[in-house]
Amino acid sequence: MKIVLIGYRGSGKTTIGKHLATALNVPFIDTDHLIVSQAGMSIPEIFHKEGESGFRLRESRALKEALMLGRGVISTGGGIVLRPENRILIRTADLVVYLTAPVSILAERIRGDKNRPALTNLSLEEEIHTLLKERSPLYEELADLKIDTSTIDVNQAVAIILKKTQRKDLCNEALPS
Ligand SMILES: Nc1ncnc2c1ncn2[C@@H]1O[C@H](COP(=O)(O)OP(=O)(O)O)[C@@H](O)[C@H]1O
Ligand SMILES: O=C(O)C1=C[C@@H](OP(=O)(O)O)[C@@H](O)[C@H](O)C1
Ligand SMILES: [Mg+2]
Repeated sequence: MKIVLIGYRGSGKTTIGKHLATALNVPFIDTDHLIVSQAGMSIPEIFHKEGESGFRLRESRALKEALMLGRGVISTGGGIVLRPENRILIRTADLVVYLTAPVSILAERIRGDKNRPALTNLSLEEEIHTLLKERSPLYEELADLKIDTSTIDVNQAVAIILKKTQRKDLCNEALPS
């Protein structure tokens, strides 16, 4: 059973993914964490030294590796859907959960976070608005389940995902992973 969480920066992929994996008692992998540990550099350092393209290359490798795991919860970075090869890989998961929130809430959650380098020269709200125009259709096309995390807390989001996994019978240990 593999669950992949997608969505914009600050939508809650890392936070909810961790709680979900604990609830399901399965491994948790965050592609950003994997990239940082493999590179021995922080995300801003990778962006600085290798550019966004260098980061995206590392991200595709990390996703491939994460999906090789028999089962688990995989939280991704917000830009993972940009590469077609990543979208093909994400489709191999048993369940793809798309986390959303309004632009103002996303901005509030990520403002001032030094670990999330700017992706454009725009103001934060403008950046989110602009990038979502490109990314939203990609998130939508992959999603089996879409959850707005601005109106519920982490535990409620986890409960919704758990319910969906039960409906899909993904937690049946008798099934091959
Ligand atoms: N309902 C919620 N679900 C998830 N995160 C929330 C929620 N409400 C507030 N937050 C906060 O929003 C931030 C989400 O950040 P993070 O999990 O890193 O998102 P992502 O990995 O999608 O960028 C965290 O600081 C988290 O505590
Ligand atoms: O949206 C993006 O392009 C990015 C999102 C980040 O992950 P989160 O979505 O977990 O913040 C991280 O992968 C990197 O800073 C680039
Ligand atoms: Mg994250």
